[in-house]
Amino acid sequence: MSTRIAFLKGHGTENDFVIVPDPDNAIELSPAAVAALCDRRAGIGGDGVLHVVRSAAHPEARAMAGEAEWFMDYRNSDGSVAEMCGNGVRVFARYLQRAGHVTEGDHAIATRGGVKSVHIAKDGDVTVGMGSARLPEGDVTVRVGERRWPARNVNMGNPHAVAFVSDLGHAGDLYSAPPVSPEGAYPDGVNVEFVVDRGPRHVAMRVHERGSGETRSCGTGACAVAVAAARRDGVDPAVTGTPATYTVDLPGGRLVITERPDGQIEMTGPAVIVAEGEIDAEWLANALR
Ligand SMILES: N[C@@H](CCC[C@H](N)C(=O)O)C(=O)O
Repeated sequence: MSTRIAFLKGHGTENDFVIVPDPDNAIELSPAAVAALCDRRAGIGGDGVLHVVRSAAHPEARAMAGEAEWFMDYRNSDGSVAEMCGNGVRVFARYLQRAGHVTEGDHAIATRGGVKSVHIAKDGDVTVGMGSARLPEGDVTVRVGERRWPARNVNMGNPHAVAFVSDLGHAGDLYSAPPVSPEGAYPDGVNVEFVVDRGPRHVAMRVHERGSGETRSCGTGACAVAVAAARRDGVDPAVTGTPATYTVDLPGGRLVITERPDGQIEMTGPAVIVAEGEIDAEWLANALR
């Protein structure tokens, strides 16, 4: 690892990230290094790391290099790898803009969940083409203490279990992952969303993220929630031929989700860079001992 490692800190609706620009994929970001960077007391602090690499320089993204110059190598704060991060893609786009790699307008970003389109608007918000949701068959149940709820299994590239509850407080402290049954329904783990209604096509949610714990926001989670809420409400754009827009409030802010008749989902929200600096390589080396 080189002795000087640049980083930035950013967030999207308070889902916060350590951004590590590394165009040539020269930095070996082990799971332990990611966990050390994301540590909120001993490190920089974040829900995850956005490792910014040219697609051509990363073995997992090389095949997408013709479509998208940059690859979002996303990691959860425990060091695990995830397919997609919706808030992360917006913040990633904001970083590319700030670094002068892109300007306002339309761009493509490679992720483990495929190439995502982003639109950086003049007003500052970023819209992401999140692809379509898969709704695997089969009932799942989410449990917190003595309470249990049936949940909708929604896959946004990454797995989600969406439970409609009467009170977000019923989710408890979310210090640990709420058990989801049947056991084995999510062999790679799951993000769990708790949802209440706020009004017509308007919901609020909390989330426990796989690999990061409770976060202030989850973009893929908000999309999963919007689709689950729409189906619960009997709304399916593929049937009506009309786009459906849901407003999703999270502890860290608001995301607006639109599902189109062709199944494509768009998510719009803010993306903010808050700081820029240099990681002390000696500290990182010690943290890994
Ligand atoms: N916060 C993200 C989702 C990050 C990945 C997730 N924890 C997983 O492991 O699937 C978002 O904004 O989508």
